[in-house]
Amino acid sequence: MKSFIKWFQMNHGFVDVSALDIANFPAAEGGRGIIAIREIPVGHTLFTIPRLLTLSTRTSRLPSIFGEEKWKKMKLGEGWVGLILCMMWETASGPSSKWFEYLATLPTRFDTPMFWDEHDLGELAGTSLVEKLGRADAEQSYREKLLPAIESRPDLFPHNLVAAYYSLEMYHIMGSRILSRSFNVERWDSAEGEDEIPTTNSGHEDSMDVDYPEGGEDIGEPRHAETEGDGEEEDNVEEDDAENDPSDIAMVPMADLLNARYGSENAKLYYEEHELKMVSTKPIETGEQIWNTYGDLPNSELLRRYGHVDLLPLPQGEGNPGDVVEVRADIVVSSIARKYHTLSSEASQERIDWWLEEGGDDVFILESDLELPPALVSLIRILLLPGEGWEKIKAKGNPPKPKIDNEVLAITRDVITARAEAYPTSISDDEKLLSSPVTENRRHAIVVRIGEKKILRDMVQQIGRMENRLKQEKGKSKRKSRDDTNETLPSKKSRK
Ligand SMILES: C[S@@+](CC[C@H](N)C(=O)[O-])C[C@H]1O[C@@H](n2cnc3c(N)ncnc32)[C@H](O)[C@@H]1O
Repeated sequence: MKSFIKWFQMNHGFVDVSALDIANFPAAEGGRGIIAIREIPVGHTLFTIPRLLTLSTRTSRLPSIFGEEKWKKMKLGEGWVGLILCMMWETASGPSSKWFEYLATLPTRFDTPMFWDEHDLGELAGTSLVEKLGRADAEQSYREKLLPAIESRPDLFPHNLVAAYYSLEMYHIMGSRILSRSFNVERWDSAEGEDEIPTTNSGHEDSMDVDYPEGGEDIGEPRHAETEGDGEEEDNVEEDDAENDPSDIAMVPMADLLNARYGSENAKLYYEEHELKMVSTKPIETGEQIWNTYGDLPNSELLRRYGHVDLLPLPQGEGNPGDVVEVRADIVVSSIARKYHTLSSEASQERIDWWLEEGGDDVFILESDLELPPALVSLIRILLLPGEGWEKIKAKGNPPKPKIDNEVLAITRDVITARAEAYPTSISDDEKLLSSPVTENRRHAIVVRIGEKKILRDMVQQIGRMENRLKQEKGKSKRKSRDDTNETLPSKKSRK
């Protein structure tokens, strides 16, 4: 890493070498990361990166050499494919690339499920992770956008370099580097930014957060901009353009050396006109790791994007408090159909179509706070409405209020039970597996699915508690109305 630091400093990057160093932590703490070598107060600038040293389609020379018009025409300005091509070209350029020393520090091997074999992927059955890998979309982007671009300019991408630098495997590697390390670096907007420039800790909150958009080429949310931009979310790209400009996705040398852990963030990236600043947001002790966390994600997302999971001590064992379970609306529809047989499939389809047109969700997120998502309750109520009630709701154009009653709770329990059946193993099976020697991929998959199943289990218990509460409230209001009636009797008597 010495030549990297030298390169960084020579290119006008600043790093406070009196306060921090690059160090190797245990794998569970992220492996290579940055350590405090003395006490660091809040608001201390740890390092700054000139904007010109970030690597993006804005800073690489490739788009202008290729021709901006042609770049657009060949759809290289959509999703992550353009940045992937820039990274490939810069790598193939060797020492003549401005980022040669930086590129040499980037990983070539990933533990993310994108690289798992079928057997390991099978361990994720039941989780929503598999559908989000977007491998097929990524490969389509490679074939339909990247390869034609390369073939159109053999002067820039010589045939003899294709196998080494422009292969599908390299495409996935570059995509995964973007997914796990990129940041969203918007153009400088002086009006918005001036006040926020940090001597302390104000500033853009969304530092380091990018993402392989669901499945790929989306532009999502970098700290790690979700990318592999391989195309998965291409369909949304136009819609998202106003907010998510692919040229904002940038590799940020030095900042991407910071590891992440749930609830541990002690440094944040702030954006200034000419540079980005990593600033401490908490006092940091000597020997402590400097963390820049990606928004306390659930383990499924940590695994998909970064290849690791977070386990913290919780009241009932270990887990990630940010875990979630996704429940698709079709489970709600089929659970109701199984229970009541009242709506024909056309009638229920009509209601679903209306719900979606009104902007309703087709996936509901259950979290560890065990709240019933109001949208889930509304959808259940829509599907339970008698014909007349449905016509009224349609005419009003508003979904019903998310009022929870016994019927809603009973259906929610069915929905959760049906959702839990998607996992081939039980929590106790998984706990047994975890106490035996398993491969790292398998361990990660088990941790993800156990976390999700515990939310479902706890949710069923929560429904039981809610049912009891409703019963008690009903009992109370019955007693109250009896008491009220009794109270009125004497007056009646007195009238006599
Ligand atoms: C932004 S990079 C951080 C630097 C990285 N460790 C390196 O050596 O270049 C993010 C990657 O670091 C690893 N990582 C970060 N936080 C971690 C954690 N809490 N546990 C395990 N791995 C972690 C993951 O491989 C992730 O994809």
